[in-house]
Amino acid sequence: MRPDQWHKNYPFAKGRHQSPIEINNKEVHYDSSLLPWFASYDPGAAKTILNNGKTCRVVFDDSFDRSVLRGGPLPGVYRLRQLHFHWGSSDDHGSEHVVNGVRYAGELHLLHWNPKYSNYLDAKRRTDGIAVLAIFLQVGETPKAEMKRILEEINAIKTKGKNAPFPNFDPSILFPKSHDYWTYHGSVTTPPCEECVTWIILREPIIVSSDQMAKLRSLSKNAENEPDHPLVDNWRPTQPRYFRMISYPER
Ligand SMILES: NS(=O)(=O)N=C1NCCCN1
Ligand SMILES: [Zn+2]
Repeated sequence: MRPDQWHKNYPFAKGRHQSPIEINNKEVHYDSSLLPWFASYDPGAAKTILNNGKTCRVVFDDSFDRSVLRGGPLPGVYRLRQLHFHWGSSDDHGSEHVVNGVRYAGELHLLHWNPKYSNYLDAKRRTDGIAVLAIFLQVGETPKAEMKRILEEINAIKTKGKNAPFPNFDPSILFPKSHDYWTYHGSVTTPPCEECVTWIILREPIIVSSDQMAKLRSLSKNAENEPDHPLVDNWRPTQPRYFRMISYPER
């Protein structure tokens, strides 16, 4: 279903705290109370990589505070549950958030949930339930070596429903040098679009190669016994910001 039709089945999609949004330098606010954020991830928590027909996802053991994100705008620790990507049909677009009119080739989301709630689904019903750390993918000549591990697995999960073991992986190796970020309150960018997300968006992109983006585009939306439709353009267009503030800490 087209994103502008989602609200017919998912009323949240027409809310006033939807994601993604445009981040424009003239509209962001310095907030001196914002702290640095910290990720403490256990490589042993990584479990599997899968193609769910919508994205390439790596899932982690979130049965206890094993891999957590804290600090930044967050009131406490949030448990890492999964990471996934959004990308385009060509290198000139694919990210969900747009920065000063710039669309990146893709966007990596590390999704965490607030363990003060009994489980992930309960957390998705709460405004402080989810924290997503977003990292832009920019195409360049010197790709980040650490992306290789994920992209090497793509061949094993070509079609929808396929998954493969993905042990011993610490996603913080994907982080860019700078931890500078913007933060705002919004939603998950796929239906039902619950407004439960504290977004932490890194200002510095990570560099991937055009071949690596092509690798992501080689995934199929469909199962192996169905026609091969390339899994591309799995990004939601930007949504109205309304009266939300986008803040950033001391730099
Ligand atoms: N792109 S997003 O905001 O992370 N959206 C998600 N929807 C449901 C599964 C987890 N993530
Ligand atoms: Zn996402």
